[in-house]
Amino acid sequence: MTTDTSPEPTEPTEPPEPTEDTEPPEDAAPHTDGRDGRDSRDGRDSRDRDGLDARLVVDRGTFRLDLRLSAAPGEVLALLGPNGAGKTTALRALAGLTPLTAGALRLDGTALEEPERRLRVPPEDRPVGVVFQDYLLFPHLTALDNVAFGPRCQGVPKAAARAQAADWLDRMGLADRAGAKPRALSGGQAQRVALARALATRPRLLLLDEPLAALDARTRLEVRAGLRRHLADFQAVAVLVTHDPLDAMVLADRLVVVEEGRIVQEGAPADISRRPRTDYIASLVGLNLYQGRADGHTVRLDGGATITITEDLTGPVFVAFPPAAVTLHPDRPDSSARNLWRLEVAGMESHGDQIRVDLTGELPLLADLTTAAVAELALHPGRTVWATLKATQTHAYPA
Ligand SMILES: Nc1ncnc2c1ncn2[C@@H]1O[C@H](COP(=O)(O)OP(=O)(O)OP(=O)(O)O)[C@@H](O)[C@H]1O
Repeated sequence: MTTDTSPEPTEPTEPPEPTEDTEPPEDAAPHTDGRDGRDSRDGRDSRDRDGLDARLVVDRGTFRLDLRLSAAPGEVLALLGPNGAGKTTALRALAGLTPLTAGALRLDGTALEEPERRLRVPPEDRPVGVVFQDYLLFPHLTALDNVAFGPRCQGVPKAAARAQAADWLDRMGLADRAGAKPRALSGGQAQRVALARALATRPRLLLLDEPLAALDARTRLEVRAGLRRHLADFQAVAVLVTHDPLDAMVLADRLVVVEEGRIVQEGAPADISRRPRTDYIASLVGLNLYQGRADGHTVRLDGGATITITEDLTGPVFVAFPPAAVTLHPDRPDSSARNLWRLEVAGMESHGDQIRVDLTGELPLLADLTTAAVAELALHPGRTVWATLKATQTHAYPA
């Protein structure tokens, strides 16, 4: 997701430009929570279910986002996708920072936006909390006042807002940092203050934009675990946007994979990693993925290669297998393996403590080898090798 979270000029602004005396107006409108606020009279329909129910259509030049998103209260969705897929646009549309071109956005049965009816609740009146990638804390306010800002904007008197903020900081394990200004906070602490600030408004929809991207690897591990706990306690819908499959798998109940503005796959993390349906997802979860036609235990790919599988299937299928399941041989092996292909090394790169070898030929594939195996095989780009794969290492499923 891009770091540009600034709204277009025509749109209402998210946290106001910090100034020395940033302070919400005393007469700030009370927040409507979508159940008993003024929105509920014109938007609520008893047939509607709680949670998020949206079709987000946004045109930006030649790009069109068109996603259907729904989630029950307590559910955490992760929007995952390559650069330019439309994740930021979707998050901004949910926050009300980018208007919908068409579709509808409903939260707990209340319509927040419906272009066809010219209905659009401004962002500041939506029960939505946002944690931005770079947190956007007010630099001149203490952690406590940053968190108290939201309740103050909702009309909570100063002392009560500060008491609520202190309570949130306490829950985040930051009671002793309440008086610190953002520049004195570590990355992990700033992330927790930003989360507390979003939660302090008691949102019915929590949006998190690459919540861990600004952190170094070690802090990330710690903060990821903390965030997971807070999201598990959160009773409303949370939507996070990330590039990082690990963040998505750890934090979300359901992944929504977006490519070119559309959902290409959604489901529980385990299902998606077991049954990827696009090359992007397969590479994300580290699998070789092919599409072909099955006839019993044989799958014939479009390019002519065949793969032997253990499942008994008929018709269009996907076949996936991990790079670590591939064995390479310098010469044609005297092997009983049905899956045997003559391939050429196209490239190699480190992958954790293994070397990932990119092979082209009859069945282009990735193979993970130890450094010792790469040395023993004297692998180098252009080298011809034979690859074997046991049928039991493949996983085939209907396309
Ligand atoms: N203000 C804009 N005007 C026109 N097109 C835009 C604008 N902002 C984004 N786009 C286009 O919309 C598409 C989706 O962009 P978006 O930032 O939502 O993707 P993303 O999935 O968040 O990508 P990344 O992970 O790189 O941030 C891209 O093709 C982008 O070029």
